[in-house]
Amino acid sequence: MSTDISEPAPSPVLEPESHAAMLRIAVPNKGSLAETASEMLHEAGYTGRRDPKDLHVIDPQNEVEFFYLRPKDIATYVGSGALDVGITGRDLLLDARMPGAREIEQLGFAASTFRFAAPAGRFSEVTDLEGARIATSYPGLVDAFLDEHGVAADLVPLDGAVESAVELGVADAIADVVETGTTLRQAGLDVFGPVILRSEAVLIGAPTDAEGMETLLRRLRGVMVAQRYVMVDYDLPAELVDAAVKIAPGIESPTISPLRDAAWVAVRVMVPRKGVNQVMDALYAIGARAILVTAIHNARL
Ligand SMILES: Nc1ncnc2c1ncn2[C@@H]1O[C@H](COP(=O)(O)OP(=O)(O)OP(=O)(O)O)[C@@H](O)[C@H]1O
Ligand SMILES: O=P(O)(O)OC[C@H]1O[C@H](OP(=O)(O)OP(=O)(O)O)[C@H](O)[C@@H]1O
Ligand SMILES: [Mg+2]
Repeated sequence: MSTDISEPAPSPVLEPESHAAMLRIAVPNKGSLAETASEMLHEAGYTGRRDPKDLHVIDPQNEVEFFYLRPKDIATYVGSGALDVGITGRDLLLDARMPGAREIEQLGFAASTFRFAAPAGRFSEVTDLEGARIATSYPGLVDAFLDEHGVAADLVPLDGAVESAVELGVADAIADVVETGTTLRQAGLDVFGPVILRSEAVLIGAPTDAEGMETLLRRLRGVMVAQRYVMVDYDLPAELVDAAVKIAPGIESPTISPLRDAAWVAVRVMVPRKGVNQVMDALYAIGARAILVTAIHNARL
């Protein structure tokens, strides 16, 4: 057998001829969104990066390419058409003011509100901010909101830790992400005025869907269904089916199967994970027995 090292053997990996048709997906590389976004893509069957330093990963089996980018930059890449879709925060999408990028789907994690805050008693309405200095790392978002309310204020753009800006004297108020409110409390600030925005992680894309987008969307929806719902099985006297279906109607319609005892049926239904114990109690109370709850690992509805 020849051992000619100048002619490498052809690669056994069958890669598609061109990467041009692959869906190009922007994924947060750091920060609050990164871990859950990558977990969700993994649950959806995609092969992401193994090394946290990787910037670009190709998943030929699923015909997608991942680009790991700063969450703040993702709307710019997608809105300019450089990438097809991305995962980012709604607040970051709106802050980027890119008409070429739109929200496609809510992804159900990283929920927060975007609020004004200041030392107690200094401001109470958005109109009180006329002429004030407002520190924020979301100047596009805040500017649009103030414009909408006819308020002219001076924005002080900062990269992060904006809660310190008032104490340090560079601003009179701040506008920032609030999740638990702990950071504001520790900085001695109170929220005031209207909720500027309710945000969460979202899938964003161009105004018209790229090829392959539908598959990604269906897979991500499947992951969300698996997270939000459980499967409930129970046995029930047949005449009680209508009452039971009122308690747990399922997404489309429960599956009813006959049992050997013709007076009883077996019912299988998807129930929101949150509140499943109340549903079980209510089913038991009307006469359901052998009520079993199992996890759903994945779904296509
Ligand atoms: N404490 C939080 N809870 C929930 N979501 C958050 C929180 N902080 C930021 N987010 C969301 O995460 C996104 C911002 O992520 P990004 O990675 O840019 O900032 P970060 O998590 O503050 O990281 P960094 O350390 O780079 O500032 C926004 O959509 C924001 O709403
Ligand atoms: O309401 P809370 O639960 O306290 O969360 C909100 C805080 O979390 C984020 O800050 P992060 O820790 O990312 O630091 P940063 O401000 O430097 O981005 C955000 O900017 C707020 O400061
Ligand atoms: Mg931050």
